[in-house]
Amino acid sequence: MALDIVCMGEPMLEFNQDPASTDPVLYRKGHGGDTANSAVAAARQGARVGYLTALGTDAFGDDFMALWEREGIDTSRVLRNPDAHTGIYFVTHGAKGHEFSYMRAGSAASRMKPEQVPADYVASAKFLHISGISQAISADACDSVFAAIDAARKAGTKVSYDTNLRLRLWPIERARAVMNATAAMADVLLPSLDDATALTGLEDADAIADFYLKLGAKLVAVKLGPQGSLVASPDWRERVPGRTVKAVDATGAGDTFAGSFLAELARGAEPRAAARYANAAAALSTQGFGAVAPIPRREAVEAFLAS
Ligand SMILES: O=C(O)C(=O)C[C@H](O)[C@H](O)CO
Repeated sequence: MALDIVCMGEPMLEFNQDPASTDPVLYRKGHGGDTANSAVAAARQGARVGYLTALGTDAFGDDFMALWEREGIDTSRVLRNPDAHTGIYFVTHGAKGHEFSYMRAGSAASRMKPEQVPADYVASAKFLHISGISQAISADACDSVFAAIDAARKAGTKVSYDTNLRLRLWPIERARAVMNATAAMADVLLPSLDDATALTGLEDADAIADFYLKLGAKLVAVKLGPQGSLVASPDWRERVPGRTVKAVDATGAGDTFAGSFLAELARGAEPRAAARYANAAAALSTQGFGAVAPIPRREAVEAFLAS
């Protein structure tokens, strides 16, 4: 099957604190993992999506396979490793927003090796979508991402890269070196303002776009949270305002932006129109708890845009 987007990285079962619960504190089971969230977001906008990863042969891995089947995401190249577990994380909500606690070291995804990356599968898609988290979880995972990028570039598959900097996974110096090398090869670069500031030392979205365009990225969409996004190419740029909603949980909003933006580009949308659409999808995704459950479908995004 010809795919629009192949996403690659680590899916993680999510346990998201219900802020209304006190004694006992309750956690809702959901699904997370940045590129896995983007895969669902793209599929819910109608894109043909495949996912590349390794899962454990545990119940959490089965849970992801069932989710992807429900979402129409191709799993034909997902590996199952009987000697490793599927990652999980907890989200707690406090005064400073949400916080992640990971249980992922040694996970099946982190043990994926570059020789296990199916170049033909990557070549069959319009876009390969990877992230800083896909690279940060282990040296093998990082090498696997570079193998996938290599396969994409050889085949003319466009490389989409979300920085998703997680400083608990790697030190800033290593993150900066790997991410800048990757950003230079990106056809579509999707940093959040906070990530880009940590990675470049720059605070201004225009200066950040200039930095990455100079590095070699072809199209940069700086994610500005509720303020929307700045989309820039070497020839033009535009600040695309966000839509205001009553947000309860921003987990996965940036991933929803990424998946929706790519789904729109894959349909042939012009990047500024794609950003307008993706801003709306990301805003809607903050109205519910968890990364995947509140990701809207195309009908809801279009109705919101028309409202
Ligand atoms: O933080 C991570 O590694 C995750 O992938 C968990 C979340 O789903 C993700 O951060 C949301 O963007």
